[in-house]
Amino acid sequence: MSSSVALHGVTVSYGTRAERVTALDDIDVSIEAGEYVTVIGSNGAGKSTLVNVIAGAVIPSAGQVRIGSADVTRLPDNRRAGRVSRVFQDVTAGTCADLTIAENMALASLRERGRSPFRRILSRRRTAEFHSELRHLGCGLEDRLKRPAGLLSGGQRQLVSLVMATMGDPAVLLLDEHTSALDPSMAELVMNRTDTVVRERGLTAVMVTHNMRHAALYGDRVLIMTQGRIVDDISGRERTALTEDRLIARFRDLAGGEITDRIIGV
Ligand SMILES: Nc1ncnc2c1ncn2[C@@H]1O[C@H](COP(=O)(O)OP(=O)(O)OP(=O)(O)O)[C@@H](O)[C@H]1O
Repeated sequence: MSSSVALHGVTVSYGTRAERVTALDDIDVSIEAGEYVTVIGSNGAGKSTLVNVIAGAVIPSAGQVRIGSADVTRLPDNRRAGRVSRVFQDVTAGTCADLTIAENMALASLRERGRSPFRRILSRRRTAEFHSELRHLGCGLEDRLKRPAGLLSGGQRQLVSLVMATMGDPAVLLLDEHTSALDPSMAELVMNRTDTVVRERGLTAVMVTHNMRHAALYGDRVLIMTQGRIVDDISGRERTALTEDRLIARFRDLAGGEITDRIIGV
Protein backbone atom coordinates (compact mmCIF):
# COMPACT_ATOMS: atom_id res chain seq x y z
CA MET A 1 0.00 0.00 0.00
CA SER A 2 1.28 3.49 -0.86
CA SER A 3 2.69 5.54 1.99
CA SER A 4 3.56 9.14 2.56
CA VAL A 5 7.23 10.12 2.79
CA ALA A 6 8.54 12.92 4.97
CA LEU A 7 12.05 14.31 5.38
CA HIS A 8 12.66 16.77 8.21
CA GLY A 9 15.93 18.66 8.49
CA VAL A 10 17.78 16.01 6.49
CA THR A 11 21.46 16.74 5.97
CA VAL A 12 23.97 14.47 4.25
CA SER A 13 27.68 15.29 4.23
CA TYR A 14 30.41 13.34 2.53
CA GLY A 15 34.17 13.46 2.93
CA THR A 16 36.45 14.64 5.70
CA ARG A 17 36.16 17.79 7.80
CA ALA A 18 38.88 19.39 5.65
CA GLU A 19 37.08 18.52 2.42
CA ARG A 20 33.40 18.29 3.20
CA VAL A 21 30.66 18.08 0.55
CA THR A 22 27.14 18.81 1.73
CA ALA A 23 25.01 16.73 -0.63
CA LEU A 24 21.75 17.52 1.19
CA ASP A 25 21.45 20.67 3.26
CA ASP A 26 18.66 20.68 5.86
CA ILE A 27 15.96 19.32 3.54
CA ASP A 28 12.29 19.47 4.54
CA VAL A 29 9.79 17.83 2.22
CA SER A 30 6.54 15.92 2.62
CA ILE A 31 5.16 13.71 -0.11
CA GLU A 32 1.61 12.45 0.22
CA ALA A 33 0.61 8.83 -0.25
CA GLY A 34 -0.12 8.32 -3.94
CA GLU A 35 1.70 11.47 -5.05
CA TYR A 36 3.97 11.27 -8.12
CA VAL A 37 6.89 13.69 -7.76
CA THR A 38 9.57 14.46 -10.33
CA VAL A 39 12.94 15.85 -9.20
CA ILE A 40 15.20 17.90 -11.47
CA GLY A 41 18.43 19.75 -10.79
CA SER A 42 21.89 20.40 -12.14
CA ASN A 43 24.69 17.85 -11.84
CA GLY A 44 25.67 17.31 -8.23
CA ALA A 45 22.53 19.04 -6.88
CA GLY A 46 21.78 16.12 -4.56
CA LYS A 47 18.99 14.31 -6.45
CA SER A 48 20.44 10.81 -6.18
CA THR A 49 21.35 11.42 -2.56
CA LEU A 50 17.72 12.37 -1.88
CA VAL A 51 16.55 9.11 -3.43
CA ASN A 52 19.26 7.18 -1.57
CA VAL A 53 18.13 8.66 1.74
CA ILE A 54 14.54 7.53 1.09
CA ALA A 55 15.82 4.08 0.07
CA GLY A 56 18.09 3.80 3.13
CA ALA A 57 21.23 3.42 0.98
CA VAL A 58 22.52 6.63 2.61
CA ILE A 59 21.86 7.35 6.29
CA PRO A 60 21.63 11.11 6.94
CA SER A 61 24.09 12.91 9.19
CA ALA A 62 21.15 14.80 10.69
CA GLY A 63 17.37 14.90 10.42
CA GLN A 64 14.54 12.42 10.22
CA VAL A 65 13.05 10.23 7.47
CA ARG A 66 9.53 8.85 7.79
CA ILE A 67 7.71 6.42 5.54
CA GLY A 68 4.06 6.49 6.55
CA SER A 69 4.00 6.62 10.33
CA ALA A 70 7.33 4.77 10.70
CA ASP A 71 10.57 6.56 11.54
CA VAL A 72 13.02 4.78 9.20
CA THR A 73 15.92 7.23 9.60
CA ARG A 74 18.39 4.63 10.85
CA LEU A 75 16.95 1.64 8.98
CA PRO A 76 19.39 0.37 6.31
CA ASP A 77 18.16 -0.29 2.77
CA ASN A 78 17.92 -4.08 3.16
CA ARG A 79 15.43 -3.53 6.01
CA ARG A 80 13.37 -1.09 3.91
CA ALA A 81 13.20 -3.37 0.87
CA GLY A 82 9.71 -4.55 1.76
CA ARG A 83 8.48 -0.94 1.59
CA VAL A 84 10.72 0.76 -0.97
CA SER A 85 11.26 -0.32 -4.59
CA ARG A 86 13.79 1.15 -6.98
CA VAL A 87 14.52 1.24 -10.67
CA PHE A 88 18.07 2.38 -11.38
CA GLN A 89 19.68 4.17 -14.30
CA ASP A 90 21.88 1.12 -14.91
CA VAL A 91 19.67 -1.29 -16.84
CA THR A 92 21.62 -4.27 -15.49
CA ALA A 93 20.98 -3.34 -11.84
CA GLY A 94 17.34 -4.40 -11.55
CA THR A 95 17.51 -7.94 -12.90
CA CYS A 96 19.95 -10.84 -12.62
CA ALA A 97 21.30 -11.67 -16.11
CA ASP A 98 21.74 -15.40 -15.52
CA LEU A 99 18.24 -15.98 -14.19
CA THR A 100 15.29 -16.28 -16.52
CA ILE A 101 12.71 -13.51 -16.60
CA ALA A 102 10.32 -15.77 -14.68
CA GLU A 103 12.95 -16.51 -12.02
CA ASN A 104 13.73 -12.80 -11.63
CA MET A 105 10.03 -12.04 -11.23
CA ALA A 106 9.64 -14.87 -8.73
CA LEU A 107 12.36 -13.32 -6.58
CA ALA A 108 10.61 -9.95 -6.74
CA SER A 109 7.32 -11.53 -5.72
CA LEU A 110 8.88 -12.61 -2.40
CA ARG A 111 8.16 -9.07 -1.22
CA GLU A 112 4.59 -10.16 -0.66
CA ARG A 113 4.24 -10.77 3.01
CA GLY A 114 3.79 -14.27 4.40
CA ARG A 115 5.15 -16.03 1.34
CA SER A 116 7.79 -18.54 2.33
CA PRO A 117 10.93 -18.15 0.18
CA PHE A 118 11.20 -20.45 -2.84
CA ARG A 119 8.20 -22.58 -1.90
CA ARG A 120 6.04 -22.90 -4.97
CA ILE A 121 8.07 -19.98 -6.22
CA LEU A 122 7.43 -20.78 -9.83
CA SER A 123 4.10 -22.50 -9.55
CA ARG A 124 1.84 -22.57 -12.56
CA ARG A 125 -0.33 -19.90 -10.95
CA ARG A 126 2.63 -17.58 -10.35
CA THR A 127 3.92 -18.08 -13.89
CA ALA A 128 0.46 -17.20 -15.22
CA GLU A 129 0.51 -14.03 -13.10
CA PHE A 130 3.94 -13.03 -14.45
CA HIS A 131 2.71 -13.75 -17.97
CA SER A 132 -0.24 -11.44 -17.39
CA GLU A 133 1.92 -8.67 -15.85
CA LEU A 134 4.25 -8.72 -18.87
CA ARG A 135 1.43 -8.93 -21.41
CA HIS A 136 0.32 -5.42 -20.36
CA LEU A 137 3.62 -4.08 -21.73
CA GLY A 138 2.55 -5.07 -25.23
CA CYS A 139 6.00 -6.06 -26.46
CA GLY A 140 5.89 -9.84 -26.36
CA LEU A 141 8.02 -10.34 -23.25
CA GLU A 142 5.37 -12.67 -21.80
CA ASP A 143 6.45 -15.30 -24.35
CA ARG A 144 10.06 -15.10 -23.22
CA LEU A 145 9.59 -15.87 -19.53
CA LYS A 146 11.97 -18.83 -19.70
CA ARG A 147 14.81 -16.88 -21.36
CA PRO A 148 17.68 -15.40 -19.33
CA ALA A 149 17.17 -11.70 -18.58
CA GLY A 150 20.70 -11.05 -19.88
CA LEU A 151 19.50 -11.74 -23.43
CA LEU A 152 17.07 -8.80 -23.38
CA SER A 153 17.80 -5.34 -24.76
CA GLY A 154 18.48 -2.58 -22.23
CA GLY A 155 14.98 -1.18 -22.66
CA GLN A 156 13.29 -4.56 -22.35
CA ARG A 157 15.31 -5.27 -19.24
CA GLN A 158 14.28 -1.93 -17.76
CA LEU A 159 10.62 -2.74 -18.46
CA VAL A 160 11.00 -6.03 -16.58
CA SER A 161 12.71 -4.14 -13.72
CA LEU A 162 9.78 -1.71 -13.61
CA VAL A 163 7.25 -4.55 -13.51
CA MET A 164 9.25 -6.24 -10.75
CA ALA A 165 9.59 -3.02 -8.77
CA THR A 166 5.85 -2.45 -8.81
CA MET A 167 4.75 -6.01 -8.03
CA GLY A 168 3.24 -6.30 -4.57
CA ASP A 169 2.52 -2.53 -4.57
CA PRO A 170 5.48 -0.95 -2.75
CA ALA A 171 4.93 1.84 -0.25
CA VAL A 172 7.29 4.03 -2.30
CA LEU A 173 8.65 3.65 -5.84
CA LEU A 174 11.98 5.38 -6.54
CA LEU A 175 13.07 5.98 -10.13
CA ASP A 176 16.58 7.36 -10.50
CA GLU A 177 17.07 8.48 -14.12
CA HIS A 178 15.67 5.11 -15.10
CA THR A 179 15.28 5.99 -18.80
CA SER A 180 18.48 7.96 -19.35
CA ALA A 181 20.48 5.00 -20.69
CA LEU A 182 17.79 4.08 -23.24
CA ASP A 183 17.32 5.15 -26.83
CA PRO A 184 14.60 7.82 -27.25
CA SER A 185 11.80 5.52 -28.40
CA MET A 186 12.47 2.98 -25.65
CA ALA A 187 12.71 5.81 -23.11
CA GLU A 188 9.23 6.97 -24.19
CA LEU A 189 7.84 3.44 -23.87
CA VAL A 190 9.31 3.01 -20.38
CA MET A 191 8.07 6.48 -19.32
CA ASN A 192 4.55 5.75 -20.60
CA ARG A 193 4.47 2.44 -18.84
CA THR A 194 5.80 4.04 -15.65
CA ASP A 195 3.04 6.64 -15.77
CA THR A 196 0.35 4.00 -16.35
CA VAL A 197 1.47 1.75 -13.52
CA VAL A 198 1.95 4.63 -11.05
CA ARG A 199 -1.53 5.99 -11.87
CA GLU A 200 -3.35 2.66 -11.98
CA ARG A 201 -1.93 1.53 -8.66
CA GLY A 202 -1.94 4.93 -6.97
CA LEU A 203 1.74 4.56 -6.09
CA THR A 204 3.82 7.11 -4.23
CA ALA A 205 6.62 7.74 -6.72
CA VAL A 206 9.75 9.89 -6.75
CA MET A 207 11.39 10.17 -10.16
CA VAL A 208 14.74 11.86 -10.78
CA THR A 209 15.22 13.00 -14.37
CA HIS A 210 17.40 15.30 -16.44
CA ASN A 211 14.79 15.31 -19.17
CA MET A 212 12.81 18.56 -18.88
CA ARG A 213 10.07 17.30 -21.18
CA HIS A 214 9.48 14.26 -18.99
CA ALA A 215 9.58 16.41 -15.86
CA ALA A 216 6.94 18.73 -17.34
CA LEU A 217 4.79 15.92 -18.72
CA TYR A 218 4.68 13.39 -15.90
CA GLY A 219 3.81 13.57 -12.24
CA ASP A 220 1.78 15.76 -9.89
CA ARG A 221 4.58 17.90 -8.59
CA VAL A 222 8.08 19.04 -9.57
CA LEU A 223 10.93 19.66 -7.13
CA ILE A 224 13.90 21.68 -8.35
CA MET A 225 17.17 21.09 -6.50
CA THR A 226 20.38 23.02 -6.45
CA GLN A 227 23.38 22.70 -4.14
CA GLY A 228 21.73 20.25 -1.79
CA ARG A 229 18.52 22.23 -1.34
CA ILE A 230 15.01 22.13 -2.75
CA VAL A 231 14.70 25.59 -4.25
CA ASP A 232 11.31 25.22 -5.92
CA ASP A 233 8.27 23.03 -5.39
CA ILE A 234 5.67 23.25 -8.15
CA SER A 235 2.29 21.66 -7.49
CA GLY A 236 -1.46 22.16 -7.93
CA ARG A 237 -2.69 24.52 -10.64
CA GLU A 238 0.78 25.82 -11.28
CA ARG A 239 1.92 22.29 -11.99
CA THR A 240 -1.03 21.63 -14.28
CA ALA A 241 -0.17 24.73 -16.33
CA LEU A 242 3.54 23.88 -16.47
CA THR A 243 5.08 23.47 -19.92
CA GLU A 244 8.58 22.35 -20.76
CA ASP A 245 9.57 25.92 -21.72
CA ARG A 246 8.20 27.39 -18.49
CA LEU A 247 10.01 24.75 -16.49
CA ILE A 248 13.28 25.46 -18.31
CA ALA A 249 12.89 29.19 -17.68
CA ARG A 250 12.23 28.58 -14.01
CA PHE A 251 15.13 26.19 -13.75
CA ARG A 252 17.46 28.71 -15.42
CA ASP A 253 16.43 31.40 -12.93
CA LEU A 254 16.88 29.22 -9.90
CA ALA A 255 19.71 26.88 -10.69
CA GLY A 256 21.85 29.23 -12.70
CA GLY A 257 20.55 27.40 -15.64
CA GLU A 258 22.75 25.03 -17.50
CA ILE A 259 20.38 22.61 -19.23
CA THR A 260 22.59 19.64 -19.82
CA ASP A 261 20.26 17.07 -21.26
CA ARG A 262 17.31 18.75 -22.82
CA ILE A 263 15.80 16.28 -25.21
CA ILE A 264 13.58 17.84 -27.81
CA GLY A 265 10.88 16.19 -29.82
CA VAL A 266 11.20 12.60 -28.62
N1 LIG B 1 29.76 8.67 -2.03
C1 LIG B 1 30.08 9.97 -2.16
N2 LIG B 1 31.24 10.44 -1.66
C2 LIG B 1 31.57 11.74 -1.75
N3 LIG B 1 30.80 12.65 -2.37
C3 LIG B 1 29.65 12.25 -2.89
C4 LIG B 1 29.23 10.88 -2.82
N4 LIG B 1 28.03 10.77 -3.45
C5 LIG B 1 27.71 12.00 -3.88
N5 LIG B 1 28.69 12.88 -3.55
C6 LIG B 1 28.67 14.33 -3.83
O1 LIG B 1 27.46 14.85 -3.30
C7 LIG B 1 26.91 15.82 -4.19
C8 LIG B 1 25.51 15.39 -4.61
O2 LIG B 1 25.62 14.22 -5.41
P1 LIG B 1 24.36 13.50 -6.07
O3 LIG B 1 24.88 12.30 -6.77
O4 LIG B 1 23.31 13.32 -5.06
O5 LIG B 1 23.90 14.61 -7.11
P2 LIG B 1 22.91 14.48 -8.35
O6 LIG B 1 22.04 15.68 -8.32
O7 LIG B 1 22.24 13.16 -8.35
O8 LIG B 1 23.93 14.60 -9.55
P3 LIG B 1 23.88 14.02 -11.05
O9 LIG B 1 22.76 14.71 -11.75
O10 LIG B 1 25.21 14.42 -11.59
O11 LIG B 1 23.69 12.54 -10.97
C9 LIG B 1 27.90 15.94 -5.33
O12 LIG B 1 28.76 17.02 -5.07
C10 LIG B 1 28.66 14.64 -5.31
O13 LIG B 1 29.96 14.79 -5.83
